[in-house]
Amino acid sequence: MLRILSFSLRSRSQSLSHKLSSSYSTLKQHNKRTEENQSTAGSVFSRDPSDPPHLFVVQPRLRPATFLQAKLNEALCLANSLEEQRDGYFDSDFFDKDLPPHVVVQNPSLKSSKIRADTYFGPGTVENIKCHLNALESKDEVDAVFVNIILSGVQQRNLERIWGKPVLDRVGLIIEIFNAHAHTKEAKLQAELAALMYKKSRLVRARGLDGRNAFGVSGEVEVVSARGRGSGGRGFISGAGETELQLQRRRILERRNHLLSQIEEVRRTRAVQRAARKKRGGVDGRGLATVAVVGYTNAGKSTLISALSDSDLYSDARLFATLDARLKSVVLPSGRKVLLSDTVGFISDLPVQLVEAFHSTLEEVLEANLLVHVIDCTAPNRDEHRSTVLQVLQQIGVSEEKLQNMIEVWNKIDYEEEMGADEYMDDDDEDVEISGAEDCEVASELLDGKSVDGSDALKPSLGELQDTINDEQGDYSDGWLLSGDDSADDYWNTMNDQQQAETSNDCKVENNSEAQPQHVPHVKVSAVTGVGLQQLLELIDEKLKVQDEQLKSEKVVGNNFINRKWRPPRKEDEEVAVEQ
Ligand SMILES: Nc1nc2c(ncn2[C@@H]2O[C@H](COP(=O)(O)OP(=O)(O)OP(=O)(O)O)[C@@H](O)[C@H]2O)c(=O)[nH]1
Ligand SMILES: [Mg+2]
Repeated sequence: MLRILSFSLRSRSQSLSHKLSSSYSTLKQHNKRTEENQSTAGSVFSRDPSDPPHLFVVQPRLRPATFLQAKLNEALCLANSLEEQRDGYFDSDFFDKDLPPHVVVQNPSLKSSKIRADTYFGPGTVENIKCHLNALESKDEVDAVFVNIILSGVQQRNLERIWGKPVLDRVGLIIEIFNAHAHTKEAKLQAELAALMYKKSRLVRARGLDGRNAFGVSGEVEVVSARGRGSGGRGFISGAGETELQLQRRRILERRNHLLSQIEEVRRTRAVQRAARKKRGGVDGRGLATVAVVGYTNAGKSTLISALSDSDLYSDARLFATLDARLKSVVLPSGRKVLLSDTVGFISDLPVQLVEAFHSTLEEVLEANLLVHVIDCTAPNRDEHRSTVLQVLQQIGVSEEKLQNMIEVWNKIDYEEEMGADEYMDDDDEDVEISGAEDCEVASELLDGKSVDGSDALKPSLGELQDTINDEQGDYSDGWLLSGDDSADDYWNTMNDQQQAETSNDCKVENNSEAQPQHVPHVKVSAVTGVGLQQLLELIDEKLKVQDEQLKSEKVVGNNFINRKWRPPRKEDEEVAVEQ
């Protein structure tokens, strides 16, 4: 198991090729935010590409350990993906980056009754995190805290007050990443719309320290704008003005309407282009077929399309490297030319605001003749990735027929080959601990010598993390809070069972009477080495051919139906009917 995890990390670190300088040397204050970046994308961070925001990652504990490992990996990659581009490229190489400081804490959702409405975590966990932040504060190393769960607006605001830092939950961070990575007009519009909708859902009013209604990160007293005042009438009718909350809502709605109208324009242009493509491109009057390549973020979609079409789409180990739909043409083995469409990757708990905002991009998926679902076979939780993608596809309205016809591709097979397939597929429940972080001194004092683990004010590089995985480590959670409850295991086992049940419906299963049903890909490929690509092209060819034949036969049936024209019953017919 240790080997599997270290391999998984290594695979990721290898895949992130390039160079990055970023050494967390210069650290910014979160209050660098300006009016400008607030109004353009709702970001609380500096947009300086050479100085990306530094996040402290809080990962609630999960079971089994492999699942925790996968979620923590993802959280760390998300935190390191928040980086502004310069001319469509990042200043730094992703895997040269240090791991963000992080801690694994007690997960109150394992016992739903323990989730606190005000702070999500219990007071001990909140204090533990604060102590880690204090330790980092002396080094001025943290711009914001990323909590890898979904928080309510009130929880977020309260945690911000206690920790004295901006807090991003999973949805907030993903939206920040989209805003940072968007560089085409369309992507920028969509990302800003998502950010606005998220911001609107976060507008909360809280009580200030003096007991008065307060608003804003620092809890400033509610402001009243002049709007609504003196708008006619007398007494009450004249209006008491607009509260800060109402003012913010109104501004958001105004901006939203403006963005929606611009997005609608882009959408119309896309529809016209699509229609023209369909008419023009194909042979035998068939029109040019489009094959949409979909999948979890970082699965290798862009790399695969580049390899198939001999082009050079931007690919990167940062999550959400691609935000716009791109089309590349490829000639299939039969000589037929088709378009491959690259699009935005999915992720579990994909913010609904994003799905809605990115509808015009996702329309390429809806309109495609065929879907190719790319799965990173090195991901320990690839089944979860798989079901997430299926869920999003259903959510955006892809037909059941299209889902059934979808080609499932396992990518990055070069890792699997390197390691040995059997070993790789092995997935047991053995506990695996990652960094044996040094105890937070402050916490140890506060908690009277009880051990505090999780990591750490240290920031090992990904390579170092891989080494530490291989070491024997102590408990990885903030164990003094963890009651070692078995229900946690049961909870996640049930979750896993549910996920399996959900996903097994749609997938191709191996009919092995003894073994559990397993997902079997249609084809295994390596976008990097080129293994399996020819087979994939043949499969696409074959599926499109079958579709064409189906369409043809449907047309024939349709034509027959139309040819059988209605005519008024003749007299002879009526007589025959009466005699019978
Ligand atoms: N070793 C190996 N690495 C791969 C393979 N395919 C992709 N990668 C790497 O995986 C990382 C992600 O690849 P992308 O093509 O950007 O993935 P994507 O699915 O387009 O990701 P998003 O656009 O972020 O959704 C990159 O660092 C690639 O070099 C593969 O077959 N083998
Ligand atoms: Mg991509």
